Parts: sequence; structure tokens; C-alpha cells
Amino acid sequence: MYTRDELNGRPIGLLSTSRTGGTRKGIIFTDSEFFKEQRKFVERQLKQTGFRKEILMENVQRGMGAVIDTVKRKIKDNGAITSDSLFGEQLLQTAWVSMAGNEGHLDDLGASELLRVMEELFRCTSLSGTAFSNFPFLKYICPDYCGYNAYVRVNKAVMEFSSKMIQGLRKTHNSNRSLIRAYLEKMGSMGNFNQDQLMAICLDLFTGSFETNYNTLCFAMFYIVLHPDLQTKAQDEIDRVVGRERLPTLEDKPRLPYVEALALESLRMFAGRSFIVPRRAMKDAMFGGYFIPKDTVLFGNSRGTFMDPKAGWRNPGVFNPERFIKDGGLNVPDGFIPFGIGKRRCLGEVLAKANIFMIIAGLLQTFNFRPVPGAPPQFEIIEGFSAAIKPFKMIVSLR
Ligand code: HEM
Repeated sequence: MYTRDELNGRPIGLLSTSRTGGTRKGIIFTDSEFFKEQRKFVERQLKQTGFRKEILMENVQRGMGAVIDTVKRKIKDNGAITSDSLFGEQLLQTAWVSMAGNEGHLDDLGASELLRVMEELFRCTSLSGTAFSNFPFLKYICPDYCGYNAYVRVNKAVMEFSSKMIQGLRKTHNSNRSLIRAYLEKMGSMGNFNQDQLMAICLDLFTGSFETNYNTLCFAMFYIVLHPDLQTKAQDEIDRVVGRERLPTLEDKPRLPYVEALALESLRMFAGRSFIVPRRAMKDAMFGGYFIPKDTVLFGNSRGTFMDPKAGWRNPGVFNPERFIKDGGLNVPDGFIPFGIGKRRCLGEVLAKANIFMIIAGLLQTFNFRPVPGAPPQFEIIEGFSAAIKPFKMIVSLR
């Protein structure tokens, strides 16, 4: 399904239109020629600027350092911290630097304002549809109760925030290249490149990057807390390869296969419980022997892809990084596609993988994590934009 051009569309409906002023804008929820043009531009610019190796490395390295500092600050009282307050601002910060370059740091106030809005956005969204998108008449009868008003308001708030930040960039001269600067230059020369579309792209990149990364990291912490043996194994690898005198870097990644396997297994656990962004048939098509009429909405079966023994996952409910290890090295099965495949593959895969690996490696190098005695974390999923683990408490100490 993922590689078929005729199944490459995105659903048209309130979920995709009401977030951006009544028409579909941005990348995640658009399709056809408009989508192709915008995605191509954004992808190329990110590759040349925010996702360029040295910029990406510095960006995620700084993010990892800030997460470590946050944890150090929080454990000062009695070492018990909750899982839901550790990564948010840093993930937004790294997303923004990817878009705006090194000139684009959010100040503390800006980051916490954006975090509050993003958390609200994800509470009122679901990729499988919301009450108001599945039953659009509800927006007229009970716009508050069905979540419509909140959805419109928070998406607007993220775009207004982006607009404010971009106004700030426009006032200063900077010769550094970035996606935002390249887009501003392009605006005016071509019809589809305009201010509203730029805001929608920022919304998409914040949306695409925040909750997915956040939830994957919370899945990782959950299993790290519950499995001291896996934690020690990853820490031993970090001590052997990196030592304790300096923080890990992205360049260490090839020599830390177990830490990476632990990150991938966390991604599998997260992806297996989440919805993949829905698709729309762009024309009548046959798929798996079924006739799919034009405009049918299609959902990828993520549970089947990541959690089913028939897809090659033995004991899929068990957290086991070893499934990604073969002969001491990393071994990623072809069917492991948490970022999708094909032309709609995740636009932020490079950043996501770097963030997740670096934060896990930095935290394991610096701290020990264990359950609160008598109150281990309970596995409970909260549905939102993607699947989240219910926040839990853990005891954290410096190594
Ligand atoms: C753990 C982290 C992440 C996961 C698991 C993830 C997963 C995905 C998946 C499965 C898709 C849909 C692919 C499809 O329809 O076939 C997607 C799309 C997308 N992602 Fe991510 N993503 C992550 C992080 C990010 C980050 C960091 C960014 C941005 C910096 C991002 C931006 C996007 C965008 C813009 C799309 C839409 C692409 C399109 O429609 O063509 N994602 N992501």
C-alpha cells in the first residue's frame, strides 16, 4: 500500500481542513501536485541545512545535554521523577533549530508556551479520527463538546507562534541558510509558496516531530526502568566505547549497536500501538484482491506490521533489543518500517533517529533508573495523536 502512487493521497475532511483555516495546507494532509512540489522543496532544504550532518549533530547533542540537565535538576529533591516532564521543550527546540538554523533558538518562555499548546493539541487529536471529523455535523451542534473548537484553536495557536518567530527572523539579517530563510526567499516568486503555507509547514514539522519522538522516548524509559539487566548491558557498552569522561556523540552510534537496538525496540513498541498517518485512494484501484473505490480512506495495520508473529516478530509483546542484534552487530529486518516507506515516508526520520538514540545514550551514561519500590510502572496506553504510555514515576540517581 505504501509504495502505490494511486494510494498516496491523504483523506479530505474536517481533520485536514479545519486545522489550516478551511483548506488543506502544509505537507502531512495534502496530496497531488501541490504536495509533490512542497514536499520536494522542504525535503531538499532540510537535507542541505537543518539535517546536514554537522548541524544535526550539534543540534541533537545540545538537546541531549539539556535533557540531562533537566533530569539532574529534577532529581535534586528525592530522586523520584515522573516520565512526562523530561523531553518536551528540548524536542520542540531541536525541531525549530532544524527549520530555522542556529539563529532559531526558542527562549525559555517561548519553549514552554509552545509546549503547553502542543500538549493540548495532542490531547484533542487522533489519527484514527475524532468525534467531529467522523461525524462532521457535531461541529454545528456541540463544537466545544466534540472537540472541534479546541482543535481549531490550538492549531491556530501553533501557527501564530511560528508566525511570531518568523517575524523575528525577518527583522534580523543572517547569512546562514535554513529552510525558513529559503522558503521566505521563494515566496512571491511562485503562487503556492506563501505565508499561510509556510505556517502550515511549520505546524506539520512541529506536529510530526513532537509527540512521536516524545512517546517513543517514554516507551524506552518505561522498559529501561523495568529491566535493570538491559540497562546494565547498554551502560556497559557505553562505558566501553565512550567512557565517562565525555558525552556520547552521533559518531559513536556505529559502535553502540546494543544502545541502538534498545532505541529501535522502543520504536517498535511505540509504532505497534499507534496509527500510521491515513491514506486516500486517488483513483479506483485493486489492492490485495479487493476493489478500492476512489476516495476510500485506508489505514496501515501498524499492529500487524510491528507486533505480529506472522510478520516475523517472535514474542512480540516482550521488550527484547536482541531481536535487532546478529553476530554482535546491528541487524534491522526489512519489514521494520516505523517511518513508513515510499514517497510519503516520514520527512523527519533523520532527526527522529538521532534524537532518540542520543537522548537514550546520554541518559544511560549519566543515570541509573529503577522503579519506585512497591509501585513499578504499569503498562497503560493513552490514545492521542499517537499512543502514549501513562506517565509513571521512577527513581533516578547519578551513576
Ligand atoms: C519517533 C519519531 C517519528 C516517527 C515514528 C514518525 C513516523 C512517521 C510515519 C509513519 C509517517 C507517515 C508515513 C506514510 O504516510 O507512509 C510520518 C510522516 C511524517 N513525518 Fe514523521 N515520524 C517521526 C518523527 C518525525 C519528525 C522528527 C518530523 C519532523 C522534523 C516528522 C515529520 C513528518 C512529516 C512532515 C510527515 C508527513 C510526510 C508526508 O505526508 O509526505 N516526523 N512520520
